[in-house]
Amino acid sequence: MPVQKDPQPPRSRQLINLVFFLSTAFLIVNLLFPEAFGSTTPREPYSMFIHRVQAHEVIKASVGQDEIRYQVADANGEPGQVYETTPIFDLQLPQVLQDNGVEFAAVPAQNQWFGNILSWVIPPLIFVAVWRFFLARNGGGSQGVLSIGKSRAKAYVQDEATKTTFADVAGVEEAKAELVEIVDFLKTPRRFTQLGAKIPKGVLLVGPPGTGKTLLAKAVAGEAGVPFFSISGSEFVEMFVGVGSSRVRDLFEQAKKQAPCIVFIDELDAIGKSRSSGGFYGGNDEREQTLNQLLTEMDGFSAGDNTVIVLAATNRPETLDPALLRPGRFDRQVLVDRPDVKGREAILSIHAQGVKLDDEVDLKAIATRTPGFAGADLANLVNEAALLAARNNHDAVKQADFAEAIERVVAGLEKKSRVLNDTEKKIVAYHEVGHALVGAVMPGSDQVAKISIVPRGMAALGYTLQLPTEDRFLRNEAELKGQIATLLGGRSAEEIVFGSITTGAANDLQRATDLAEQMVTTYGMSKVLGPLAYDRGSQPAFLDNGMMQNPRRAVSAETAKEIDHEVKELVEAGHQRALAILAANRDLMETITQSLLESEVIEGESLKEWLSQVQVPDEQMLTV
Ligand SMILES: Nc1ncnc2c1ncn2[C@@H]1O[C@H](COP(=O)(O)OP(=O)(O)OP(=O)(O)O)[C@@H](O)[C@H]1O
Ligand SMILES: [Zn+2]
Repeated sequence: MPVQKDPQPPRSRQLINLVFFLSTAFLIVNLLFPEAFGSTTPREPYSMFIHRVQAHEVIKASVGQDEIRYQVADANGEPGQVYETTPIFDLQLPQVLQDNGVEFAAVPAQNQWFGNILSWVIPPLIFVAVWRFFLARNGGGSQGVLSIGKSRAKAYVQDEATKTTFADVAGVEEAKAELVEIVDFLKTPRRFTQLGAKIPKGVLLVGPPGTGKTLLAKAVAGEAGVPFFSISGSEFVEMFVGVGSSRVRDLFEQAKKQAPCIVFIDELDAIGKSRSSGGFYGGNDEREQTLNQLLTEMDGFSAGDNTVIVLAATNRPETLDPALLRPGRFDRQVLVDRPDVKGREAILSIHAQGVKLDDEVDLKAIATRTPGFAGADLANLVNEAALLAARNNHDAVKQADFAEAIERVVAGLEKKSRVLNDTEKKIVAYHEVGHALVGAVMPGSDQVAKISIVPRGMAALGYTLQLPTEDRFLRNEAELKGQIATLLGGRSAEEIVFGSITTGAANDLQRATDLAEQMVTTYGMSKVLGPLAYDRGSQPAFLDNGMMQNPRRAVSAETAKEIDHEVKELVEAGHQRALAILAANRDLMETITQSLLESEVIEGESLKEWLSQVQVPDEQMLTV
């Protein structure tokens, strides 16, 4: 962690000054004009006051226009408690007071008036002060309390930034490889601009929490030797209107002055949520303004000698406003995934550098036992182990300390995401290999690029990099059928290997069924039902413009039955194809699964090589 240096005047001291000044002023005013703040004198009803007067309890009274203060005698007849009451228009009052021996005087109106003014002016002043205080805490006010909305983006001084390099990040080799290019852009922009190439402005780092997105961004700045500004999207969420956008403006102003540099926006989804998902109440205006400002800034700066590259992190790319992903904005996405077993070992050894390890410690064995751990979990693990070693009075961290630490961290993680046991891991491995084998030969399945059994907490992460390409919009019937078979490949593998099936295939089945239903009711691909569009009992949908969607052809009970039958046929046919392909490649499935269980991830050339060996039992299967 680079020590961050705040180049701005110490904001906290100004705040303390402000608070001190205000409380002193408050005290003085309160002493001089107690009534300014609605004093703490107990109040009584007017009737009680008159009652006390008549009972000769009241010694003195000061009668004002809006208030009567009076002192009553205590048990010994000495002057005691003071009370207040609100007067009633009563011309007899002086007479009554006099008759009952009360010493009384009228309060000069001016004094009252001044007090009133103060009691009107002071509270709003205090309110404003408190408001500013919170603003400043939210990160405003870098140059004195009046500059609301200054960015809290921290500038990392150059030589401190360089402390973080790619060597500090492990297990995310592909992400690093893509970011090396960004480092080149920052170091020698000329080389690219001379040739007319446009330097990317925004890169989106997508991945689960704790996988090192922030660390990677810092490493890019460090490798390029440029300043690093960072800000978190969540800071904008509960802000006063207008502050978020002015903060974004200010951030980019600062960044441009220090260009070339990196601006890092963590939790981009907090500001970049899709504007259409705002809900009935129009969502969050402030967030929208902030998002618009961000878009404006990104469109505004031209990539040239003063390159500002914006890196942003999110673990929910699917929620982002599409405007953010357009060319010239975050048009590059880099996946920062949970590390595989080799990556985990590398991360462990980075973090183990800081602790004293016993010679017996086997980091590889620890890596094997920690599937699903993200970089941050592994860093945490090393620290836990060191703490346990200290508690157990070991002079170095032992393997047993790690074993105990793993249990603790896993217990914590299990609450957050799934960690698979060995049996589950085996089932998942066969299941995934099943998808891959069927997908490898089916028309219309996307090329299988990676099989992974590294558990993921977030179900949707897999589709992050699949930005739709033109050719995916149109599929023919054979391709759709191929997709259904591929979706069923996982479940079919489980059937063949274990003879039973698990709940893990539920999502696959849902998708396969949906696809089959669409083929029948929407695409008119069923011979029985013909090229008609059917609508099965769904509620009439309202379009964005408030118009009701054209109702589809209503479906009779009989037709509904036919549709069900057709859908079932399609899915079952896919199921049989998947079973046939897997049965014909039983040995290959075994080999790949064993290798997958060992390495957790198979991709690239070795995957291609394996999948090219898949046998098709009957060529006709591919064209039906
Ligand atoms: N790939 C990695 N290599 C080495 N250390 C890592 C890695 N990933 C995470 N760490 C450790 O975990 C810490 C937290 O990671 P970091 O904040 O970069 O994760 P993140 O992906 O930005 O998480 P979040 O999405 O929660 O912001 C890092 O400071 C580092 O110590
Ligand atoms: Zn599946």
